[in-house]
Amino acid sequence: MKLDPSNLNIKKIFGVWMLRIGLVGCGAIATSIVNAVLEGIINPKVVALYDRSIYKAEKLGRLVRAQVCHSIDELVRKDLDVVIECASIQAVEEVAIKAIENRKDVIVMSVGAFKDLNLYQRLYSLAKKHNRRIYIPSGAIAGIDAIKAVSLGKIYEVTLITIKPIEGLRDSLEKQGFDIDKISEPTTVFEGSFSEAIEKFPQNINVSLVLHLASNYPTKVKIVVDPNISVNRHEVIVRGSTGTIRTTVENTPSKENPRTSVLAAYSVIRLIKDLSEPIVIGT
Ligand SMILES: NC(=O)C1=CN([C@@H]2O[C@H](COP(=O)(O)OP(=O)(O)OC[C@H]3O[C@@H](n4cnc5c(N)ncnc54)[C@H](O)[C@@H]3O)[C@@H](O)[C@H]2O)C=CC1
Ligand SMILES: O=C([O-])CC(=O)C(=O)O
Repeated sequence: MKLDPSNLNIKKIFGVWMLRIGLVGCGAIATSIVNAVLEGIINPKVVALYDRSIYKAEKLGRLVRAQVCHSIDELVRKDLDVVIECASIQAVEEVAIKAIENRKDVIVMSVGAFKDLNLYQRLYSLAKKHNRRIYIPSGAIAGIDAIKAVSLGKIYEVTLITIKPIEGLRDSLEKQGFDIDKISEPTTVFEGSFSEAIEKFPQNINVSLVLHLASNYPTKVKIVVDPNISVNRHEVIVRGSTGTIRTTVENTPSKENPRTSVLAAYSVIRLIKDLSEPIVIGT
């Protein structure tokens, strides 16, 4: 049987089938997406981008000859298949609602926004009503495929233990009044629920929401700052009726933003690739 690309989520541009994407937020993750396009790892057309810093949007836009927008409203009206939010928790509601109402799918990176379960429910209903999809990539952790499967059975425990270098947590620790100069050994700086974790570390622990949404179980979080490591380490432990899952990643931090792991950017790059593939591997 011949594959008909028009059945996939892509359109023909200059005779080639391409997914048309728009980026909101032009920081570390957006830069990795653009680099992946330039390197030929993925082949969507970056049609438009927006950042509250026009300088950042123009700098990234030049590389892929994308249209630089001056607002989210302007971006969602462009000829796009998918809007990718890679900005901040505060941006998610506006980006997702406006994108869906303009008949675009959405990829959300600032998953911490879904600590507000009302927002999650409202976006779920809106996407259903407009026959659109909201994608939440696995981000900087491993095992989400298996955890989604296990969640159909019974789950007894979901725990995330995150260990980051000082630079990976600096902003949040300073805001909470930690004396960073005095931290000379691994120090637990948080233990509690996923919702408290994202409240206190809004730019550092979006993965706890990914884990919570995938498992549908109240996720426990421990955050450790370790001045002697150079990786962002995330250990996931899930105990359920099918057995136990343990995954550990030791991620290289992004050069542009030490809070963010390179793997988080690769997970959305992989998702963009999968959206144009006739066969998708993994749950
Ligand atoms: N799901 C996951 O596993 C992960 C999620 N993240 C989250 O993904 C998002 C993007 O991460 P990075 O690219 O590393 O961040 P970044 O800080 O390098 O870049 C974010 C960009 O978005 C812009 N921005 C922020 N709020 C905005 C708004 N309301 N409207 C327009 N532009 C806005 C900023 O000016 C900045 O240029 C962050 O929210 C981050 O916390 C990061 C790592 C892992
Ligand atoms: O990239 C990471 O290691 C995790 C992260 O920042 C987040 O979940 O917000």
